[in-house]
Amino acid sequence: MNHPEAPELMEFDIPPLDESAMDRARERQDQLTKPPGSLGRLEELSVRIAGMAGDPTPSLDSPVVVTMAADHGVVEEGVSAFPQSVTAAMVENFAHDGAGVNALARTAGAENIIVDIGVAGDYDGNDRVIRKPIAAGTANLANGPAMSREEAIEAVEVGREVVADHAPDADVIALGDMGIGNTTASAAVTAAITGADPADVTGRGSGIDDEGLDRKIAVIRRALADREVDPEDGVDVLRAVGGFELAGLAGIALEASSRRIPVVVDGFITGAAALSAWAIDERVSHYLLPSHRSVEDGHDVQHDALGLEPLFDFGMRLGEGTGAAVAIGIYRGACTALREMATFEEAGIPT
Ligand SMILES: O=C(O)c1ccc[n+]([C@@H]2O[C@H](COP(=O)([O-])O)[C@@H](O)[C@H]2O)c1
Ligand SMILES: Cc1cc2nc[nH]c2cc1C
Repeated sequence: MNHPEAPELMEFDIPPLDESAMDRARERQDQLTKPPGSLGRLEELSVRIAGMAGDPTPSLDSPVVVTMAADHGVVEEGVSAFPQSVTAAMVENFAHDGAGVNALARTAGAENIIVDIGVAGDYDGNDRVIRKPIAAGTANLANGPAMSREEAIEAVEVGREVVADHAPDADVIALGDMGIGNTTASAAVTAAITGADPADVTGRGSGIDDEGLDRKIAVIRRALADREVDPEDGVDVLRAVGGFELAGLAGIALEASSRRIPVVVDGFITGAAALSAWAIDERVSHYLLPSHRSVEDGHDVQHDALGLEPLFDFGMRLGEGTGAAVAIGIYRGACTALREMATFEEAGIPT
């Protein structure tokens, strides 16, 4: 669908994977001191990262985890097990390095950037929080669009700016989210883009009971029935049923891809952000790397649509970028093996 009157997003210039870097990486894998293929999936992952980076021996020495936080008007419908005030409280926790993502980003040797793109509550914060709020939470998507098209575009642009201003030298960016109510928006976005039935992509989020889950599915069904949503226009989907952090994270994925920076997807919310980015520019999918398989129903549907296969299934459902932070270590290992292992010739091992 065309939006002749509507404002448009600036285009992203996303290059294809570098085939020659991938060929050279593959050749090197076959010369390293191991039976061919014996590092399993790590080998192909290293080759893929070589293609993204345009470097036959990439290193992941400068990882960044971006955790974007925002609130959701739809919490009025009783779709979360926790109150909205937890979003602001967790931003305060992030700012003081006390959250799961802080611990796991630290473990991965990654910088952890915290962005407020629309938190409704108050927090003190400190220099750690980048404040770029679009508004104090989205509108309630049960009653009308979550945001205007202008706001959706502005939020994607915030993602672009965060990469340009705060992570231009990153060699991998992991996506993370925080926002009470955001699994409702993410399920609605996933259903809108993939065409899946809302019941198949809606889960318990941070822990809602059976009654709440039924309410959540009904809210999403009604929102998608009431609203005209163009599934091929990611900005339109974000406007109708999205969230500010979803839009901002989509902008990060698109901008990182334009700069040949691999993007690690975390759980269900960043999966919805990745799907939105894909519906804005499908070339982003070349630069997406999976992490874990979230407990949340619908993560598989997102992975299938994006052609991703999760690396591990640890029963995680925290969000924040925690699974993606764990995955950084695996991706770094894949690259370090490719880069630093001796070849048969160097080691003098007969073949
Ligand atoms: O990453 C996931 O797959 C995931 C699954 C369930 C819940 N979460 C986190 O829990 C919050 C949203 O849950 P809810 O129930 O309020 O929609 C939000 O802050 C997410 O980061 C995250
Ligand atoms: C405590 C808490 C921490 C979180 N981190 C991400 N989502 C969250 C939801 C809750 C409720």
